[in-house]
Amino acid sequence: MDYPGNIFVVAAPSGAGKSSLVKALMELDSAVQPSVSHTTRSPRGQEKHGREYFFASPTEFDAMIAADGFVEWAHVHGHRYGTSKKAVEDRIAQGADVILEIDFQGALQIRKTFANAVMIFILPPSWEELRSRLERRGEDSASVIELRLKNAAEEMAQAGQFDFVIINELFERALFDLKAIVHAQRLRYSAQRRARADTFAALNIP
Ligand SMILES: Nc1ncnc2c1ncn2[C@@H]1O[C@H](COP(=O)(O)OP(=O)(O)OP(=O)(O)O)[C@@H](O)[C@H]1O
Ligand SMILES: Nc1nc2c(ncn2[C@@H]2O[C@H](COP(=O)(O)O)[C@@H](O)[C@H]2O)c(=O)[nH]1
Repeated sequence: MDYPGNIFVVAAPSGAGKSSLVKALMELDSAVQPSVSHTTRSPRGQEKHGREYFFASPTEFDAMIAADGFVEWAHVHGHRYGTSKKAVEDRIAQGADVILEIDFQGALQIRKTFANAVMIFILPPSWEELRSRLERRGEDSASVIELRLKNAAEEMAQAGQFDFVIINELFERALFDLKAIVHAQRLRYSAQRRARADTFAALNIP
């Protein structure tokens, strides 16, 4: 199905900086809307229900799966996370650009459903820096940080399946790259629409 809005999928190992980059992008570009995921993990720090996540019990999450309410979902770092089908489809149907911050398993599910989704993978500049960002963020226990670093190796091995890879070393540079990808997709999309309109006009199709 061809929708008027774009889907941008941003995946990365935990701590690489995807939430920071996506937040900064949205501050600069109000046409990009976030997708708020559901998760069975508990809120941390200042997180608010409906802002960072919809925090769901395992039973509520099961009910959403049973109702076919997710466009993708996955087990990540010992919890479940998923993207609401309705929230994404309604918005792209209305012409909005939606950005999803999800793990690689979910990203690959999105690509199966939305072949035109733009897939972006964020890498940290080094293992040492990834560890130190998780530690500096100060929101996870030492054991959670170890689990996330352990999972990062498998996650980073998937980067080749994505359309774009951004190395988030200098934040402003990585943000520039992300903005450029979003801009390029919009240009490509409007060129495709123009070409289709020209073909329809040439063939006299209303
Ligand atoms: N380029 C950068 N240089 C230094 N620190 C950074 C950079 N980008 C992000 N950070 C910091 O690294 C930490 C992790 O970033 P962030 O929370 O955005 O990661 P994430 O990939 O969204 O992680 P998660 O998947 O666990 O939500 C934050 O404290 C953030 O401020
Ligand atoms: N497949 C999905 N993965 C998701 C979704 N939302 C977040 N995530 C991934 O979870 C990790 C951990 O997030 P945290 O908030 O606990 O640090 C994150 O790195 C994402 O990759 C989702 O809807 N689907």
